[in-house]
Amino acid sequence: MKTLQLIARNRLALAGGIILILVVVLALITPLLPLKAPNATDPANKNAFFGESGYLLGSDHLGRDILSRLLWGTRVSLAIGFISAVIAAVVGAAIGIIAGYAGGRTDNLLMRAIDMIMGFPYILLALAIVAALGPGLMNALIAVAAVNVPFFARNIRGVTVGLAHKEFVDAARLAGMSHARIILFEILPNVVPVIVVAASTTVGWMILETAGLSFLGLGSQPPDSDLGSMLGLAKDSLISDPHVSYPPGLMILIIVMSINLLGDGIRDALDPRLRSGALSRPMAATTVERKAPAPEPRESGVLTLTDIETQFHVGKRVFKAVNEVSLHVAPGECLGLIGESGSGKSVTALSVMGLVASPPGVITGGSARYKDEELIGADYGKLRSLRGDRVAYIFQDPLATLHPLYKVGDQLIEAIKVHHGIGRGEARKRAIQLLKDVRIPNAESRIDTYPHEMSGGMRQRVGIAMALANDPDVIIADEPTTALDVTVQAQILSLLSDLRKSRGLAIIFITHDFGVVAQLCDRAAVMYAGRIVEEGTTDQILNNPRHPYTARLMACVPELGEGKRRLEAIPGLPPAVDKLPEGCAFADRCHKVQADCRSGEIPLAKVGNHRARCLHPVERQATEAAQ
Ligand SMILES: Nc1ncnc2c1ncn2[C@@H]1O[C@H](COP(=O)(O)OP(=O)(O)OP(=O)(O)O)[C@@H](O)[C@H]1O
Repeated sequence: MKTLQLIARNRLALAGGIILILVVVLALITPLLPLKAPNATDPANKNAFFGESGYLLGSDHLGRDILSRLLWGTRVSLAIGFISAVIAAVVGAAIGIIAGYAGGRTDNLLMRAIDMIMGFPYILLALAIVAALGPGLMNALIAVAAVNVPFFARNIRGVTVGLAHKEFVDAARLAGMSHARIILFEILPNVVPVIVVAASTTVGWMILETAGLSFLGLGSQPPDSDLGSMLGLAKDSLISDPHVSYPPGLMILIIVMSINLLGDGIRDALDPRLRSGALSRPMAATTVERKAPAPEPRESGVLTLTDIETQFHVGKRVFKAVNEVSLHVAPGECLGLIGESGSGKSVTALSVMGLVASPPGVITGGSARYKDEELIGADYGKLRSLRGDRVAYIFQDPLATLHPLYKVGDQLIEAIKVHHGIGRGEARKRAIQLLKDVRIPNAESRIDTYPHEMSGGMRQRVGIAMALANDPDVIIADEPTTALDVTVQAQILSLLSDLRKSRGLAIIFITHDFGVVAQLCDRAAVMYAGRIVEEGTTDQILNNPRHPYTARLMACVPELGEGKRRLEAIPGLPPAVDKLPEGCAFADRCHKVQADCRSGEIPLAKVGNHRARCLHPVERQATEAAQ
């Protein structure tokens, strides 16, 4: 249903779909229409023009009614096109799945056979098949299906190879499922969308190929005809009576165009990445559509965010991922940004340098200043000169951010050379020093290794070295230690802490781990459903949380030596950011909720010694009262 809605939203696909339905309905009801017999000749009225002698679309060189032949011919062309597409899809997909799943010799054998078929130009191959089998519609169908099998086989094999070693397939093998069951129930459902997409975009092509064979006299045989053979006959009188070729030519154009438009729509609707805009060409910097002028910063720091608002516009839905977020960091300071998954931490961080993919991302308000320079809406040249140079990022998974085919040293050298016009030799020396700074042993030899040759911890150190390459003023670290084990995590944290002190780096550290915040951060901000709900010094947040969300989030964390404490999970889930409720977004999960929590804007206001977005904060504890 959702897929149909998505197709209908695409105007071109909708138009294609409607036209195709009309043509198919017309073809289906052709026997019921009061038409002349398609093969009845009328020698007295040969090549009649449109409307002449009672022939709406004229007559051909034997005086046969073109309208009647057109509709009967359309039936044949559509049927042959669809049937050959189904045969090619089924046979090709079966070969592809078996080759991709079995691998090894079977794969090699099947794919080399497919390669051999692909080695011939397809029309030559189709001609050869028809020549061997003899002319006729059935044989044309077999030929068209056969030449299209390789296209499906190769596509589906590629997808199956990717799936065959996925964890869920391994799990099915471990559960003792037979190969046939794994193929039918684990692999097939995952490749069906690819088969449908491939078929929908090639059906039009197959109709054209069948028409091509008939045009050459190898498909439908007289007196029957399809659109191709109608065109073939019309070509003989192309100079004297060109109008005879218009109806079949136009019908082929209409059918193929409508199928292709619909096919593109089906492909877009079935691919979830296309649906969310992830595969559309992202812009070099996030689109900025401010509703009001950039606000003046209320705090000062080397990086100051004021009322940042970032949304994702997907179709008619608006996902308010980040709302009125204000943050600042001073040189040498570390700010922790904490929150559950999906609370908007990464989108906030990426908004700073215009790195949120557009479409679908749009920054709809706010300001981000690096020193005195406004970054939101800055031209691309300026953003590029600052990205990685003055403001650098460290991401969670270095394997995803390091290029797998280049040595880590080359990637570091490139990062340095992008911003500094120094020679390769000097850049290499600097890269080795950077690797030493991040405590990689044997930096001189490690510089020539590939990312996959390093352990997770080492790779993350390279990620940090990349971020440090140009001696930035600010580092935004997005969960850089989440994928690492605790020992390596501790080493990376102490490394960042040392670098902060020795280089005066300002760090925004995104995490959902309070332990990390305690160890590294001076101040902390807690995010929930795209907003900052509490901010203060690390001590204030950790020892005296005032927002019920922060307090409950901390109650979920086990503490060493506190074995008897009950771990309280927070009931419910955060609200979807495209359907944020009025008032406090945490109200539905909050144990202190009251009627006034559910209406109006709740400001981030001073509560005790720090700030929280709450009308009924948690009681302050003795330590804060004493301060
Ligand atoms: N392309 C997109 N289309 C629609 N919504 C999106 C898109 N990308 C992110 N979002 C939404 O934006 C919100 C914020 O996501 P974000 O990645 O910033 O969360 P996070 O707090 O960093 O989570 P995590 O800890 O899992 O990285 C989420 O609700 C997410 O669903």
